[in-house]
Amino acid sequence: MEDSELGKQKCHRDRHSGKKFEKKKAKKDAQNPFDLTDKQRNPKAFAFNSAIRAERRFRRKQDIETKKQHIPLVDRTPIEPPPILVAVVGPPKVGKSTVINNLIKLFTKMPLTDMKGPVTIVTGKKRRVTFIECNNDINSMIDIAKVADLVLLLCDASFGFEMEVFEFLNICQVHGMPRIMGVLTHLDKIKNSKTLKNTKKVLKHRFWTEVYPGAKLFYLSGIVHGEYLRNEIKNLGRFISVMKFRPLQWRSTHSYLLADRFEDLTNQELIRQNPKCDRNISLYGYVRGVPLKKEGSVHIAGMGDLKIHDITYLPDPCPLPEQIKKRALIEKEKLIYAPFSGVGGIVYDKDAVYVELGGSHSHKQRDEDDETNNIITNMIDAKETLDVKMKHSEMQIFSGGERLTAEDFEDSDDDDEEEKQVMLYEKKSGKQDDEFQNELNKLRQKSCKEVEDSGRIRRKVTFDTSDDELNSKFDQDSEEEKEEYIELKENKDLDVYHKISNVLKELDAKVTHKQKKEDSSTDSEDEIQFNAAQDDGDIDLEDVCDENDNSGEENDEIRWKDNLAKKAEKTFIERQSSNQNLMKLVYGVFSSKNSSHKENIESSKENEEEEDIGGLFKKVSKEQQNTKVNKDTMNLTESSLSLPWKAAVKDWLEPNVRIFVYIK
Ligand SMILES: Nc1nc2c(ncn2[C@@H]2O[C@H](COP(=O)(O)OP(=O)(O)OP(=O)(O)O)[C@@H](O)[C@H]2O)c(=O)[nH]1
Repeated sequence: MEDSELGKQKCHRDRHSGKKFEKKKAKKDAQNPFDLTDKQRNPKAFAFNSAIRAERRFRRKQDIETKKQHIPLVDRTPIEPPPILVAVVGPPKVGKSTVINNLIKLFTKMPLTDMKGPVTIVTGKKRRVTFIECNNDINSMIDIAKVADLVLLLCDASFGFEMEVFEFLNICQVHGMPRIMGVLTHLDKIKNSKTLKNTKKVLKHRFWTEVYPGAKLFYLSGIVHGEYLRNEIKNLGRFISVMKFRPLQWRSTHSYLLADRFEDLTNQELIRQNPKCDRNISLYGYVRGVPLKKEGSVHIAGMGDLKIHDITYLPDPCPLPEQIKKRALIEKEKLIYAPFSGVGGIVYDKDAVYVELGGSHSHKQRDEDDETNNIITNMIDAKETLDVKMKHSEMQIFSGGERLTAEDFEDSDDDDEEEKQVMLYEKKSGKQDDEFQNELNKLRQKSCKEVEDSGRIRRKVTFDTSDDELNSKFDQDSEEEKEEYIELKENKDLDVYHKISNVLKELDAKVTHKQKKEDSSTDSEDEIQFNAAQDDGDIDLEDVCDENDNSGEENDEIRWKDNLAKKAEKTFIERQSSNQNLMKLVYGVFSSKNSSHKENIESSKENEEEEDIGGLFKKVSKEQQNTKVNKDTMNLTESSLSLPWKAAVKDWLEPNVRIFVYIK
């Protein structure tokens, strides 16, 4: 009782004025060191130490910021934007329908059993998404590339990238690149965890090379009861529902729409008379880009340019929820609109249109006088279709005359002729395209490998990835991963070894042939030495080769690796010695023995005759040299009283010497 009374008491209200309030405020304002952040408490620790590094950091920050900046674009998207177009592209049987179905089930909690055409769903308070599966022909790819905002590029990881993926990417480059996300499926087919890891890595790098580095790639690791793992699909769905899109220039300046439903308005009588008559059709869809003008003509893919007769605004078949402040969508708001698949009011079939009446309760509320209800009742009551009725109806022009049925008018030659004409035209155009097709096939053969898989020819794309490229890929990977890669590549080593040994053999054959020739022409000791050095090398190489030849192929890999270091050392020394010989060949000296011999010859020649230098100048003769020495001694005696060593004592009485003591 007391508690309840206490509970009813008004809670204490904080003061907003007065002495006490002032006091409290002052206390609050005084900085409490424990309330401060680290940076506030110790600002020096966060100040930069190096001005250069700070400048670099600032530059880098600015660079990143400017990279993000784009030319400003006018955002023309209306307040309630049209659904985002998500195209699911990939080779056949890769899992496109499964992915779309799973995503639809994630957002709407309602699986779509028979999916046809585009499916629009509300994924959030401000976002609707239209999913469309792309067929595996070039025309569909071109059409889809024109309108898709986001592309889910599916790839069977157990097989690798197929040609369809790259064809689509090339088409996108022409039409304006939409956002692209890769999805790897069939990962459960790869049983070995190492191979799985490696495959993921290789495919990721290839995807980054083709799209852009860092492009998002999802892994759908397995399928359980026809559905991918819930968590993985949830992640994918979340990415799609929050992704931002940059408007493409062409699209933001033109209006375009993806028809999610169409109706043939042509008079049925005209079609009956001429099945190939001009038709009036109405197309339904969300207009994207700028507003569509009635006066202009539109281009329908595969049809050509056509005039617009009329444009009308219809209520949104899949509206966004009303703006109420709440976090998530309620079940009622998770709408789905897929007219071709039979969801969302109207169902289309080949020969009929079904109208959804809103469940069993709708019949009770029916108003008898309502015109639309009358039509529906008549339609429900009708036992036969119009065609069947027409078939069975008979017509009699004169009483008692023959009764005419619809079958009597059915056969007409005109249709056959038209069909023939079409056939001829098709044949002609086929011939014209033959050459082009051949060229295309040749090109395709170069870059892709055709593999037959479960009755279907799959075009697997092969890449000429060089070792450098692959190595660079693993630059940032751990050593362990590198080892894995090396393990994979080890098998290649044997081939390389065989190639090298073959080349060496050929070289040996050439060298020995040359040697024989030289042997016959000259018998000099030096050349014999040179050949001997080469022969030694030959023997060793042959030994290696013989070893290889004699042993079985299985043991090759192990044997050739034996004593690798020794062999390398030996070959290095041989190479060095042969190099020396070559150098000596250039300078004309092959060994110390030979060099001394040559020196002797030279000295003897010097004694015998004057040496020619360069053909133009001659060395000074001995006589001249002697006179020069004499002159020098003379000079010395003149310049000083001291006599040079070796010089003879002069006899002052001699007439020659007397000249020097002559006084004027
Ligand atoms: N094991 C395994 N099977 C998968 C995976 N993804 C799809 N499948 C199976 O592959 C088959 C083909 O899947 P679909 O979704 O019809 O493929 P699709 O690309 O729509 O095929 P098309 O419309 O013919 O081009 C189905 O039986 C799926 O169950 C996967 O990741 N692992």
